[in-house]
Amino acid sequence: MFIEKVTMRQMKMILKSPFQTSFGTQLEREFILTEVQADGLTGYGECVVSKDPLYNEETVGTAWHILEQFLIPMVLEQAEFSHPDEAGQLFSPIRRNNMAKSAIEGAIWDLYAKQQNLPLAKALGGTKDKIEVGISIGIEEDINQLFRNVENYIEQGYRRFKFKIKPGKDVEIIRALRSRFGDIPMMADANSAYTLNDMDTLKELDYFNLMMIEQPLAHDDIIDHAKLQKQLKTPVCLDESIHSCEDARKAIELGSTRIINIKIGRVGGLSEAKRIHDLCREKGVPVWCGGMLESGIGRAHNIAMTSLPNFILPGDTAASSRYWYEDVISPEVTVNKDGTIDIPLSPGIGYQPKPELLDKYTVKQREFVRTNK
Ligand SMILES: O=C(O)CCC(=O)C1=CC=C[C@@H](O)[C@@H]1C(=O)O
Ligand SMILES: [Mg+2]
Repeated sequence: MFIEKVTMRQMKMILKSPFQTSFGTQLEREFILTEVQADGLTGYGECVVSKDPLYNEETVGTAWHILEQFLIPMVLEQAEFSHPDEAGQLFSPIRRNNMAKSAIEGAIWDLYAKQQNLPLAKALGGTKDKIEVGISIGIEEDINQLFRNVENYIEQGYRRFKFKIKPGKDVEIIRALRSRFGDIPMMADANSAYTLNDMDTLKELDYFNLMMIEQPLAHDDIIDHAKLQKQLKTPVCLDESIHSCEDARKAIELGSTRIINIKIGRVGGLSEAKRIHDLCREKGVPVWCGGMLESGIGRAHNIAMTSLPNFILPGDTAASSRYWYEDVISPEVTVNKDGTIDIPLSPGIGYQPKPELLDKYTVKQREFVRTNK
């Protein structure tokens, strides 16, 4: 396929409620949506950056620059793509900037699946017709508000409950949740808020039968996580430390992790995410799909990826209504009462972007067309 046109939109959407993690509180999402066109079809992608470089080094500003100055020109100068894997190969000389890369690569995957008349899940090699989902619950100052949130999500059928923790809001919170809700499937995400000096606290968490402790130590570490994992029975799950299949291979070899949270944007796109999935399957390491408070476009890509067989743990792909008063897709993503999401059967991402809402939440946009035929 010759990509004929690329459109980039900087988006701004207000969250229904603040989302607090160990590194800050988000009240709104600023991110980028992409569209790639060829042969009368359009593929859609999402760049899951934030306004601030707190989760990783990328921001809306850096991604817009990398897309505008490098990635989109490369795609429009590129001869024919025969498979979306070639996008990652084309971008490989560009260092890092994975979220920017994944925004275009994901749109090319969607376009390719539409050209093959396949659901994106099937084009990726997915084997499921529905996926089990969990929910990520931000830090709440008021424990009773946290309890009300959990009751609400249990009622909605979610299969797993992820709680953000940070020093001072960890053991007592998890203890209170366990005594209130019993043995519901629970995990904690620290977003790198601890060091090996916090070993006593982390060992206390070991007594609550958590499914995993996600990214307890530094965002760029796999050495200290290996030392920590030797001290804990609770599996360590890595998120921020894993940017590629090579990172995953090294972390597994070192014993730094027993579970990996795969985020398409963090690893540079669906092709690399699939390689990490396949490696983990070969090594007996379960994976799940993390979230970045995506709009429905990114949510749709997460759903498709989670259809791959080694996504055996519920991920963070909640319903559109978890974060949005109105999502930019039709239908919105909904979760069945049994905590599952049905994999769409229509070609591509399986959800139709809503042009009037795309325009409503667009802060700025730019179009790029191929000049060399
Ligand atoms: O998208 C979701 O619902 C999950 C959001 C979530 O838990 C996270 C998003 C971005 C950074 C972190 O705060 C956290 C994570 O690390 O998984
Ligand atoms: Mg995380």
